[in-house]
Amino acid sequence: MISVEEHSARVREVVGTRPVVRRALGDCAGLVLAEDIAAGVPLPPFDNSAMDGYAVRSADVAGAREDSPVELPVAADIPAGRTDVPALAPGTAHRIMTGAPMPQGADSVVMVERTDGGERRVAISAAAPEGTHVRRAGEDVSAGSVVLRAGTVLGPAQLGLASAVGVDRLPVLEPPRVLVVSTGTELVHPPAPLLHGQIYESNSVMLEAGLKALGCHVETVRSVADDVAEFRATVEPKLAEADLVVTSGGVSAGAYEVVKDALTDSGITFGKVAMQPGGPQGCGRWHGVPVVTLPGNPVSVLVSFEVFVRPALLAALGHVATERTRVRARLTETLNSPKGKRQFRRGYYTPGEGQVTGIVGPRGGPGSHLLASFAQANCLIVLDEETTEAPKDSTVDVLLL
Ligand SMILES: Nc1nc2c(c(=O)[nH]1)N[C@H]1C(S)=C(S)[C@@H](COP(=O)(O)OP(=O)(O)OC[C@H]3O[C@@H](n4cnc5c(N)ncnc54)[C@H](O)[C@@H]3O)O[C@H]1N2
Ligand code: MOO
Repeated sequence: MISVEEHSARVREVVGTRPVVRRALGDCAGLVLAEDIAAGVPLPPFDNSAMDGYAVRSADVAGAREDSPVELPVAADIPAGRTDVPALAPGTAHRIMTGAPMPQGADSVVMVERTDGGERRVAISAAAPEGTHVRRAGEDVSAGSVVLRAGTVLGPAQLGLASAVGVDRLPVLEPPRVLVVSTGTELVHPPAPLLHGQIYESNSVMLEAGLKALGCHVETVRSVADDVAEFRATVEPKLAEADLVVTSGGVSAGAYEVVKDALTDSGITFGKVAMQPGGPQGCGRWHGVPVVTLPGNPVSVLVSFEVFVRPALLAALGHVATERTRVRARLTETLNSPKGKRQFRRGYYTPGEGQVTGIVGPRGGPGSHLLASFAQANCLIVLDEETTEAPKDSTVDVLLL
Protein backbone atom coordinates (compact mmCIF):
# COMPACT_ATOMS: atom_id res chain seq x y z
CA MET A 1 0.00 0.00 0.00
CA ILE A 2 1.39 3.43 -0.88
CA SER A 3 0.65 6.73 0.82
CA VAL A 4 -1.61 9.47 -0.53
CA GLU A 5 1.49 11.65 -0.96
CA GLU A 6 3.35 8.99 -2.97
CA HIS A 7 0.46 8.48 -5.37
CA SER A 8 -0.09 12.26 -5.64
CA ALA A 9 3.55 12.67 -6.63
CA ARG A 10 3.25 9.88 -9.24
CA VAL A 11 0.14 11.41 -10.77
CA ARG A 12 1.78 14.84 -10.88
CA GLU A 13 4.84 13.40 -12.54
CA VAL A 14 2.75 11.55 -15.14
CA VAL A 15 0.49 14.53 -15.88
CA GLY A 16 3.56 16.80 -16.23
CA THR A 17 3.30 20.45 -17.29
CA ARG A 18 1.53 22.05 -20.20
CA PRO A 19 3.15 23.94 -23.08
CA VAL A 20 2.77 27.68 -23.57
CA VAL A 21 0.41 28.85 -26.32
CA ARG A 22 -0.77 32.30 -27.42
CA ARG A 23 -4.53 32.60 -27.20
CA ALA A 24 -7.16 35.23 -27.93
CA LEU A 25 -8.29 36.97 -24.73
CA GLY A 26 -11.75 35.44 -24.99
CA ASP A 27 -10.21 31.98 -24.59
CA CYS A 28 -7.98 32.81 -21.61
CA ALA A 29 -10.43 33.01 -18.67
CA GLY A 30 -9.17 30.96 -15.73
CA LEU A 31 -5.81 30.17 -17.35
CA VAL A 32 -2.39 31.12 -16.02
CA LEU A 33 -0.27 33.76 -17.74
CA ALA A 34 3.12 32.41 -18.85
CA GLU A 35 5.07 35.67 -19.32
CA ASP A 36 5.09 39.24 -17.95
CA ILE A 37 2.96 41.62 -20.03
CA ALA A 38 3.98 45.26 -20.55
CA ALA A 39 1.58 48.04 -21.50
CA GLY A 40 1.78 49.19 -25.13
CA VAL A 41 0.01 52.44 -24.27
CA PRO A 42 -0.44 54.49 -21.10
CA LEU A 43 -3.80 54.38 -19.31
CA PRO A 44 -5.61 56.59 -19.80
CA PRO A 45 -3.93 57.11 -23.19
CA PHE A 46 -4.70 60.91 -23.11
CA ASP A 47 -5.98 63.55 -20.66
CA ASN A 48 -9.76 63.24 -20.69
CA SER A 49 -12.90 64.36 -18.94
CA ALA A 50 -14.31 62.42 -15.99
CA MET A 51 -17.73 64.09 -16.34
CA ASP A 52 -20.26 65.22 -18.91
CA GLY A 53 -19.96 69.01 -18.83
CA TYR A 54 -17.79 71.85 -20.14
CA ALA A 55 -14.02 72.04 -20.58
CA VAL A 56 -12.82 75.46 -19.44
CA ARG A 57 -9.83 77.39 -18.22
CA SER A 58 -10.11 77.37 -14.46
CA ALA A 59 -9.14 81.07 -14.38
CA ASP A 60 -12.18 81.94 -16.56
CA VAL A 61 -14.64 80.45 -14.06
CA ALA A 62 -12.84 81.30 -10.82
CA GLY A 63 -15.55 83.79 -9.85
CA ALA A 64 -18.56 81.64 -10.81
CA ARG A 65 -21.18 81.29 -8.08
CA GLU A 66 -24.74 80.04 -7.90
CA ASP A 67 -25.99 83.63 -7.51
CA SER A 68 -23.53 85.14 -10.02
CA PRO A 69 -22.88 82.67 -12.87
CA VAL A 70 -20.12 83.22 -15.45
CA GLU A 71 -21.36 83.04 -19.02
CA LEU A 72 -19.08 81.74 -21.80
CA PRO A 73 -19.61 81.04 -25.52
CA VAL A 74 -19.58 77.31 -26.38
CA ALA A 75 -17.03 77.05 -29.21
CA ALA A 76 -16.99 73.29 -29.86
CA ASP A 77 -18.65 70.02 -28.96
CA ILE A 78 -16.44 67.09 -27.96
CA PRO A 79 -18.18 63.74 -27.70
CA ALA A 80 -16.16 60.67 -26.63
CA GLY A 81 -14.32 59.30 -29.65
CA ARG A 82 -13.67 62.67 -31.30
CA THR A 83 -10.07 62.63 -32.53
CA ASP A 84 -9.72 66.16 -34.01
CA VAL A 85 -10.32 68.21 -30.87
CA PRO A 86 -9.79 71.96 -31.43
CA ALA A 87 -7.83 73.96 -28.84
CA LEU A 88 -9.78 76.07 -26.34
CA ALA A 89 -9.44 79.83 -26.76
CA PRO A 90 -9.40 81.94 -23.57
CA GLY A 91 -12.86 83.08 -22.51
CA THR A 92 -14.68 80.17 -24.18
CA ALA A 93 -15.94 76.72 -23.19
CA HIS A 94 -16.18 73.43 -25.07
CA ARG A 95 -19.03 71.09 -24.32
CA ILE A 96 -17.37 67.77 -23.43
CA MET A 97 -18.53 64.25 -22.59
CA THR A 98 -17.09 61.66 -20.21
CA GLY A 99 -14.02 60.02 -21.75
CA ALA A 100 -13.56 62.68 -24.46
CA PRO A 101 -10.08 64.20 -24.91
CA MET A 102 -9.40 67.46 -23.08
CA PRO A 103 -8.81 70.30 -25.56
CA GLN A 104 -5.43 72.02 -25.49
CA GLY A 105 -5.72 75.10 -23.29
CA ALA A 106 -8.44 73.70 -21.00
CA ASP A 107 -7.38 72.69 -17.50
CA SER A 108 -10.64 71.74 -15.80
CA VAL A 109 -14.19 70.51 -16.37
CA VAL A 110 -17.44 71.87 -14.95
CA MET A 111 -20.05 69.13 -14.70
CA VAL A 112 -23.28 69.85 -16.57
CA GLU A 113 -25.27 69.92 -13.30
CA ARG A 114 -23.37 73.13 -12.32
CA THR A 115 -24.48 74.87 -15.55
CA ASP A 116 -27.64 75.72 -17.45
CA GLY A 117 -26.64 73.12 -20.09
CA GLY A 118 -26.52 75.70 -22.90
CA GLU A 119 -25.36 74.67 -26.36
CA ARG A 120 -24.34 78.07 -27.81
CA ARG A 121 -23.62 79.89 -24.58
CA VAL A 122 -23.34 78.33 -21.16
CA ALA A 123 -23.96 79.88 -17.72
CA ILE A 124 -21.57 78.30 -15.21
CA SER A 125 -22.55 78.55 -11.54
CA ALA A 126 -19.53 76.98 -9.81
CA ALA A 127 -15.75 77.46 -9.91
CA ALA A 128 -13.62 74.53 -11.15
CA PRO A 129 -10.05 74.75 -9.85
CA GLU A 130 -7.30 73.42 -12.12
CA GLY A 131 -7.57 69.66 -12.64
CA THR A 132 -11.21 69.36 -11.60
CA HIS A 133 -12.76 66.24 -13.24
CA VAL A 134 -9.69 65.73 -15.45
CA ARG A 135 -8.28 62.20 -15.74
CA ARG A 136 -4.58 62.40 -16.55
CA ALA A 137 -2.81 60.36 -19.22
CA GLY A 138 -0.84 57.55 -17.57
CA GLU A 139 -2.29 57.98 -14.08
CA ASP A 140 -3.48 54.35 -14.08
CA VAL A 141 -0.68 52.75 -16.11
CA SER A 142 2.47 54.26 -17.61
CA ALA A 143 3.51 53.09 -21.09
CA GLY A 144 5.94 50.17 -20.99
CA SER A 145 5.26 49.22 -17.39
CA VAL A 146 4.51 45.58 -16.52
CA VAL A 147 0.78 45.30 -15.88
CA LEU A 148 0.44 41.52 -15.50
CA ARG A 149 3.06 39.18 -14.05
CA ALA A 150 3.74 35.62 -15.21
CA GLY A 151 1.83 33.26 -12.94
CA THR A 152 -1.26 35.47 -12.71
CA VAL A 153 -4.57 33.63 -12.94
CA LEU A 154 -6.52 35.43 -15.66
CA GLY A 155 -9.93 36.57 -14.51
CA PRO A 156 -12.19 39.32 -15.82
CA ALA A 157 -10.15 42.23 -14.41
CA GLN A 158 -6.83 40.89 -15.71
CA LEU A 159 -8.23 40.18 -19.19
CA GLY A 160 -9.91 43.59 -19.31
CA LEU A 161 -6.63 45.25 -18.40
CA ALA A 162 -4.77 43.32 -21.11
CA SER A 163 -7.23 44.57 -23.70
CA ALA A 164 -7.11 48.12 -22.31
CA VAL A 165 -3.34 48.27 -22.88
CA GLY A 166 -3.70 47.02 -26.45
CA VAL A 167 -3.06 43.27 -26.14
CA ASP A 168 -5.20 40.84 -28.17
CA ARG A 169 -3.51 37.52 -27.39
CA LEU A 170 -1.80 36.23 -24.27
CA PRO A 171 0.75 33.50 -23.63
CA VAL A 172 -0.92 30.94 -21.36
CA LEU A 173 -0.39 27.35 -20.28
CA GLU A 174 -2.51 25.35 -22.67
CA PRO A 175 -5.40 23.35 -21.20
CA PRO A 176 -5.10 19.65 -21.98
CA ARG A 177 -7.46 17.54 -24.05
CA VAL A 178 -8.69 14.93 -21.61
CA LEU A 179 -10.30 11.67 -22.65
CA VAL A 180 -12.69 10.39 -19.98
CA VAL A 181 -13.58 6.70 -20.17
CA SER A 182 -16.13 5.02 -17.91
CA THR A 183 -16.03 1.25 -17.82
CA GLY A 184 -18.72 -1.20 -16.76
CA THR A 185 -21.04 -3.58 -18.56
CA GLU A 186 -23.76 -2.58 -16.08
CA LEU A 187 -23.81 1.06 -17.20
CA VAL A 188 -26.81 2.56 -18.98
CA HIS A 189 -27.47 6.16 -19.96
CA PRO A 190 -30.64 8.06 -19.18
CA PRO A 191 -33.31 8.12 -20.49
CA ALA A 192 -32.93 4.45 -21.53
CA PRO A 193 -34.93 2.11 -19.23
CA LEU A 194 -33.00 0.14 -16.59
CA LEU A 195 -33.06 -3.65 -16.47
CA HIS A 196 -32.51 -5.33 -13.12
CA GLY A 197 -28.72 -5.40 -12.63
CA GLN A 198 -28.07 -2.24 -14.60
CA ILE A 199 -27.39 1.27 -13.24
CA TYR A 200 -27.32 4.73 -14.71
CA GLU A 201 -23.84 5.98 -15.44
CA SER A 202 -22.68 8.96 -13.36
CA ASN A 203 -18.88 8.98 -13.16
CA SER A 204 -18.15 10.39 -16.59
CA VAL A 205 -20.63 13.18 -15.93
CA MET A 206 -18.81 14.11 -12.70
CA LEU A 207 -15.37 13.88 -14.26
CA GLU A 208 -16.40 15.92 -17.27
CA ALA A 209 -17.83 18.65 -15.03
CA GLY A 210 -14.73 18.71 -12.82
CA LEU A 211 -12.37 18.81 -15.77
CA LYS A 212 -14.27 21.50 -17.63
CA ALA A 213 -14.23 23.66 -14.50
CA LEU A 214 -10.42 23.59 -14.80
CA GLY A 215 -10.59 24.68 -18.44
CA CYS A 216 -9.81 21.25 -19.94
CA HIS A 217 -11.21 20.13 -23.28
CA VAL A 218 -13.05 16.91 -22.62
CA GLU A 219 -14.00 14.02 -24.85
CA THR A 220 -16.06 11.39 -23.10
CA VAL A 221 -16.60 7.71 -23.72
CA ARG A 222 -19.58 7.29 -21.46
CA SER A 223 -19.21 3.56 -21.14
CA VAL A 224 -17.19 0.65 -22.39
CA ALA A 225 -18.16 -2.91 -21.47
CA ASP A 226 -15.87 -4.90 -19.20
CA ASP A 227 -14.13 -6.44 -22.17
CA VAL A 228 -10.42 -5.91 -22.76
CA ALA A 229 -10.59 -6.12 -26.55
CA GLU A 230 -13.47 -3.65 -26.67
CA PHE A 231 -11.72 -1.30 -24.24
CA ARG A 232 -8.55 -1.29 -26.34
CA ALA A 233 -10.43 -0.95 -29.62
CA THR A 234 -12.43 1.99 -28.26
CA VAL A 235 -9.68 3.91 -26.48
CA GLU A 236 -6.50 3.24 -28.45
CA PRO A 237 -7.59 5.11 -31.63
CA LYS A 238 -8.43 8.15 -29.50
CA LEU A 239 -5.02 8.41 -27.81
CA ALA A 240 -3.52 10.53 -30.57
CA GLU A 241 -6.04 13.27 -29.75
CA ALA A 242 -5.56 13.15 -25.96
CA ASP A 243 -3.07 14.79 -23.59
CA LEU A 244 -4.45 12.80 -20.66
CA VAL A 245 -6.77 9.84 -20.20
CA VAL A 246 -8.84 9.45 -17.03
CA THR A 247 -10.68 6.16 -16.60
CA SER A 248 -13.22 5.04 -14.03
CA GLY A 249 -13.78 1.50 -12.79
CA GLY A 250 -12.18 -1.82 -13.51
CA VAL A 251 -9.14 -1.48 -11.27
CA SER A 252 -9.79 -3.55 -8.12
CA ALA A 253 -9.43 -7.25 -7.43
CA GLY A 254 -12.30 -9.00 -9.26
CA ALA A 255 -12.49 -11.15 -12.35
CA TYR A 256 -13.53 -8.48 -14.85
CA GLU A 257 -11.14 -5.62 -14.11
CA VAL A 258 -11.06 -4.30 -17.65
CA VAL A 259 -8.76 -1.31 -17.12
CA LYS A 260 -6.28 -3.27 -15.03
CA ASP A 261 -6.33 -6.23 -17.42
CA ALA A 262 -5.91 -4.04 -20.50
CA LEU A 263 -3.17 -1.79 -19.17
CA THR A 264 -1.06 -3.73 -16.65
CA ASP A 265 1.53 -4.68 -19.26
CA SER A 266 1.19 -1.40 -21.14
CA GLY A 267 2.99 0.96 -18.80
CA ILE A 268 0.37 1.56 -16.11
CA THR A 269 1.15 0.71 -12.48
CA PHE A 270 -1.76 -0.39 -10.30
CA GLY A 271 -1.80 -0.51 -6.54
CA LYS A 272 -3.60 0.39 -3.36
CA VAL A 273 -3.38 3.82 -1.76
CA ALA A 274 -3.81 4.18 1.99
CA MET A 275 -7.03 6.15 1.77
CA GLN A 276 -10.75 5.57 2.03
CA PRO A 277 -12.55 5.92 -0.29
CA GLY A 278 -10.35 5.68 -3.36
CA GLY A 279 -8.10 2.77 -2.40
CA PRO A 280 -7.47 1.11 -5.79
CA GLN A 281 -5.55 3.47 -8.08
CA GLY A 282 -3.26 3.41 -11.06
CA CYS A 283 -1.29 5.72 -13.31
CA GLY A 284 1.36 5.69 -15.99
CA ARG A 285 1.79 6.26 -19.73
CA TRP A 286 0.09 4.29 -22.49
CA HIS A 287 1.68 4.82 -25.91
CA GLY A 288 3.25 7.89 -24.29
CA VAL A 289 -0.07 9.40 -23.18
CA PRO A 290 -0.53 10.05 -19.43
CA VAL A 291 -3.24 7.83 -17.96
CA VAL A 292 -4.81 8.04 -14.49
CA THR A 293 -7.12 5.18 -13.59
CA LEU A 294 -9.69 5.87 -10.88
CA PRO A 295 -11.82 3.35 -8.97
CA GLY A 296 -15.41 2.96 -10.09
CA ASN A 297 -17.48 3.69 -7.00
CA PRO A 298 -18.98 7.14 -7.60
CA VAL A 299 -17.77 8.68 -4.34
CA SER A 300 -14.34 7.10 -4.84
CA VAL A 301 -14.07 8.57 -8.32
CA LEU A 302 -14.95 12.06 -7.17
CA VAL A 303 -12.74 11.97 -4.07
CA SER A 304 -9.88 10.59 -6.20
CA PHE A 305 -10.42 13.37 -8.70
CA GLU A 306 -10.21 15.92 -5.84
CA VAL A 307 -7.17 14.37 -4.20
CA PHE A 308 -5.07 13.40 -7.25
CA VAL A 309 -6.32 14.65 -10.61
CA ARG A 310 -7.40 18.19 -9.84
CA PRO A 311 -4.16 19.21 -8.03
CA ALA A 312 -2.02 17.58 -10.74
CA LEU A 313 -3.89 19.42 -13.50
CA LEU A 314 -3.76 22.74 -11.64
CA ALA A 315 0.02 22.30 -11.26
CA ALA A 316 0.30 21.35 -14.96
CA LEU A 317 -1.60 24.51 -15.83
CA GLY A 318 0.80 26.69 -13.83
CA HIS A 319 -1.33 27.35 -10.77
CA VAL A 320 0.61 27.88 -7.56
CA ALA A 321 -2.43 27.14 -5.39
CA THR A 322 -3.28 23.54 -6.25
CA GLU A 323 -5.03 22.53 -3.03
CA ARG A 324 -8.53 23.37 -1.90
CA THR A 325 -8.70 25.85 0.96
CA ARG A 326 -8.04 23.97 4.18
CA VAL A 327 -9.66 25.14 7.42
CA ARG A 328 -10.04 23.73 10.91
CA ALA A 329 -13.53 23.08 12.21
CA ARG A 330 -15.27 21.59 15.22
CA LEU A 331 -17.03 18.28 14.63
CA THR A 332 -20.73 18.10 15.41
CA GLU A 333 -20.61 14.33 15.88
CA THR A 334 -18.12 11.53 16.49
CA LEU A 335 -16.55 9.93 13.38
CA ASN A 336 -14.67 6.65 13.06
CA SER A 337 -11.92 6.01 10.57
CA PRO A 338 -9.90 2.90 9.54
CA LYS A 339 -6.43 2.73 11.11
CA GLY A 340 -3.64 3.33 8.62
CA LYS A 341 -5.85 5.03 6.01
CA ARG A 342 -6.58 8.65 5.38
CA GLN A 343 -10.33 9.00 5.37
CA PHE A 344 -12.17 11.62 3.38
CA ARG A 345 -15.73 12.10 4.63
CA ARG A 346 -18.27 14.27 2.90
CA GLY A 347 -19.28 17.09 5.21
CA TYR A 348 -21.12 20.35 5.55
CA TYR A 349 -19.04 23.23 6.88
CA THR A 350 -20.58 26.30 8.49
CA PRO A 351 -18.11 29.15 9.05
CA GLY A 352 -17.77 30.62 12.55
CA GLU A 353 -18.18 34.30 13.25
CA GLY A 354 -15.18 36.46 14.24
CA GLN A 355 -12.54 34.33 15.95
CA VAL A 356 -14.86 31.37 16.46
CA THR A 357 -13.90 28.24 14.46
CA GLY A 358 -16.50 26.92 12.06
CA ILE A 359 -18.40 23.74 12.66
CA VAL A 360 -18.60 20.69 10.42
CA GLY A 361 -20.87 17.68 10.36
CA PRO A 362 -20.75 14.63 8.11
CA ARG A 363 -23.17 14.15 5.25
CA GLY A 364 -23.87 10.44 4.94
CA GLY A 365 -21.70 7.50 5.97
CA PRO A 366 -18.27 6.53 4.67
CA GLY A 367 -19.63 4.15 1.97
CA SER A 368 -18.25 4.98 -1.47
CA HIS A 369 -21.59 4.32 -3.19
CA LEU A 370 -23.38 7.09 -1.21
CA LEU A 371 -23.48 9.76 -3.90
CA ALA A 372 -26.63 11.53 -2.71
CA SER A 373 -24.90 12.68 0.48
CA PHE A 374 -21.96 14.01 -1.57
CA ALA A 375 -24.41 16.17 -3.46
CA GLN A 376 -25.40 17.78 -0.13
CA ALA A 377 -21.79 18.33 0.98
CA ASN A 378 -19.69 21.45 0.65
CA CYS A 379 -16.45 20.04 2.03
CA LEU A 380 -14.36 16.96 2.67
CA ILE A 381 -13.48 16.15 6.27
CA VAL A 382 -9.95 14.72 6.43
CA LEU A 383 -9.14 12.17 9.15
CA ASP A 384 -5.47 11.23 9.06
CA GLU A 385 -3.94 7.75 9.03
CA GLU A 386 -3.40 7.71 12.80
CA THR A 387 -6.98 8.66 13.67
CA THR A 388 -9.45 5.88 14.45
CA GLU A 389 -11.95 8.07 16.26
CA ALA A 390 -12.52 11.80 15.99
CA PRO A 391 -14.79 12.66 18.94
CA LYS A 392 -17.67 15.13 18.79
CA ASP A 393 -16.37 18.68 19.50
CA SER A 394 -12.80 17.82 18.49
CA THR A 395 -11.18 19.94 15.78
CA VAL A 396 -10.58 18.41 12.35
CA ASP A 397 -9.15 19.43 8.96
CA VAL A 398 -11.67 20.38 6.32
CA LEU A 399 -11.13 20.93 2.58
CA LEU A 400 -13.65 23.42 1.20
CA LEU A 401 -15.05 22.30 -2.13
N1 LIG B 1 -12.15 -8.12 -3.34
C1 LIG B 1 -12.10 -6.78 -3.39
N2 LIG B 1 -13.11 -6.11 -3.88
C2 LIG B 1 -13.09 -4.78 -3.93
C3 LIG B 1 -11.97 -4.09 -3.43
C4 LIG B 1 -10.88 -4.82 -2.94
O1 LIG B 1 -9.86 -4.27 -2.51
N3 LIG B 1 -10.98 -6.18 -2.95
N4 LIG B 1 -11.97 -2.74 -3.41
C5 LIG B 1 -13.26 -2.12 -3.35
C6 LIG B 1 -13.13 -0.72 -3.50
S1 LIG B 1 -12.53 0.10 -2.19
C7 LIG B 1 -13.51 -0.05 -4.62
S2 LIG B 1 -13.43 1.64 -4.69
C8 LIG B 1 -14.02 -0.74 -5.79
C9 LIG B 1 -13.27 -0.29 -7.02
O2 LIG B 1 -13.56 -1.15 -8.02
P1 LIG B 1 -13.35 -0.85 -9.54
O3 LIG B 1 -12.52 0.33 -9.77
O4 LIG B 1 -12.93 -2.10 -10.17
O5 LIG B 1 -14.78 -0.41 -10.00
P2 LIG B 1 -15.97 -1.27 -10.53
O6 LIG B 1 -15.94 -2.62 -9.90
O7 LIG B 1 -16.00 -1.18 -11.98
O8 LIG B 1 -17.19 -0.45 -9.94
C10 LIG B 1 -17.36 -0.26 -8.56
C11 LIG B 1 -18.79 0.18 -8.31
O9 LIG B 1 -19.01 1.43 -8.92
C12 LIG B 1 -20.06 1.37 -9.87
N5 LIG B 1 -19.67 2.16 -11.04
C13 LIG B 1 -18.60 1.93 -11.81
N6 LIG B 1 -18.54 2.82 -12.80
C14 LIG B 1 -19.59 3.62 -12.66
C15 LIG B 1 -20.06 4.74 -13.39
N7 LIG B 1 -19.40 5.19 -14.46
N8 LIG B 1 -21.19 5.36 -12.98
C16 LIG B 1 -21.84 4.90 -11.88
N9 LIG B 1 -21.42 3.86 -11.13
C17 LIG B 1 -20.32 3.20 -11.53
C18 LIG B 1 -20.16 -0.08 -10.21
O10 LIG B 1 -21.41 -0.43 -10.70
C19 LIG B 1 -19.81 -0.74 -8.90
O11 LIG B 1 -20.94 -0.75 -8.04
O12 LIG B 1 -13.85 -2.13 -5.66
C20 LIG B 1 -14.24 -2.67 -4.38
N10 LIG B 1 -14.15 -4.08 -4.44
O1 MOO C 1 -11.57 2.72 -1.95
MO1 MOO C 1 -13.14 2.24 -2.29
O2 MOO C 1 -12.92 3.68 -3.06
O3 MOO C 1 -13.29 2.59 -0.54
O4 MOO C 1 -14.79 2.38 -2.14
